Amino acid sequence: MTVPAASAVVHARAPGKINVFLKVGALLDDGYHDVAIAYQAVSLFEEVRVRHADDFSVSLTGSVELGRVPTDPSNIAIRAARLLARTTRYLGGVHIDIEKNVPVAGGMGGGSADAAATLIACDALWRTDLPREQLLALARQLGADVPFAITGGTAIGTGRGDELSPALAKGQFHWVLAVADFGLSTPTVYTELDRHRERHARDIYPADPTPTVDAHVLQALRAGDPHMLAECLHNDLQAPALHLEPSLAETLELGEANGALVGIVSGSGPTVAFLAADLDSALDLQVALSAARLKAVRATGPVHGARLVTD
Ligand SMILES: C[C@](O)(CO)[C@H](O)COP(=O)(O)OP(=O)(O)OC[C@H]1O[C@@H](n2ccc(N)nc2=O)[C@H](O)[C@@H]1O
Ligand SMILES: Nc1ncnc2c1ncn2[C@@H]1O[C@H](COP(=O)(O)OP(=O)(O)OP(=O)(O)O)[C@@H](O)[C@H]1O
Repeated sequence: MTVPAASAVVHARAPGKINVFLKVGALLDDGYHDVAIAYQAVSLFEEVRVRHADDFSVSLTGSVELGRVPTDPSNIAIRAARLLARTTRYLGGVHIDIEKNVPVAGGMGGGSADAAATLIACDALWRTDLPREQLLALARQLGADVPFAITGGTAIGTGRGDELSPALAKGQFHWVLAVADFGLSTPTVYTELDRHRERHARDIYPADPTPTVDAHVLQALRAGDPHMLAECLHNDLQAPALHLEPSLAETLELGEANGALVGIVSGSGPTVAFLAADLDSALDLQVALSAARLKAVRATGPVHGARLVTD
């Protein structure tokens, strides 16, 4: 590998994700829930460029609302860079420039993609060359969705969602994303689910003791068949997200009335992901949602995980 010059910029790109299946099991002692997830990486990418600096800093641009993203050391990209520096005993700093295209606090893993791209980019800039397994271990320390942002494609996540195994997928799925102009906090949505379960004596939303991904989902992904997948999309966090933000029900209805095979809240929301039969239906749906003054973005999946880009 060529040695990056002192003035070098290293560019890495990482994708957002949709949870095509998400079952939430028991609340564990560490505050996390046991989950079973089918992840699909989709073609909304975070572009991260890093260059040598004495300290750690971040700057932001992008196509999404940036107001809710911190630029202080709590930014997950800075946390990722610091973690890598600590682990490898690298003594310098880095400036991280992030072009954000994944909705913020939207349930699509935008911050996780920033963390994944930053790990890969700094590892190249600093020539620390960590083995992939070690990068994945650092990713796991940063957040449950971060390892998947590194691997990308289609994968099953268990445990906290960070124990990954690849899943076979054929073809390309077409999605239209209805992006809300507000965010939802992931822990708040999980807590709302716990409250739901307590309130309803666990009979309406019982916590599965050993959550697993439905075999029909794996079959639909393997077949590359959107009609089959539409039958089995599932998200246990959808009900609590709708409870916290009832307006999402109208968004779901609007998409389904305008040709979507089905709509689902992505992860902890509030982005609603509509699965379309093909590109033409996706374009029609995007027009219909835009006419209703919703921000509608098209994406396809699966796509690759975090990787370096040659500019
Ligand atoms: C909703 C999903 O995006 C689906 O992929 C993930 O489960 C959340 O992943 P994430 O945002 O990377 O989550 P983290 O940053 O690790 O955790 C944020 C908080 O979400 C809750 N959390 C997260 C993952 C999990 N399996 N159980 C949880 O209860 C916990 O309260 C945790 O403190
Ligand atoms: N680089 C970052 N990009 C976005 N948010 C960040 C970042 N660093 C820290 N944050 C904080 O994390 C919160 C969640 O951001 P993010 O966009 O990753 O949410 P999300 O997509 O809902 O996450 P997930 O789907 O992984 O649960 C934001 O509200 C913000 O306060």
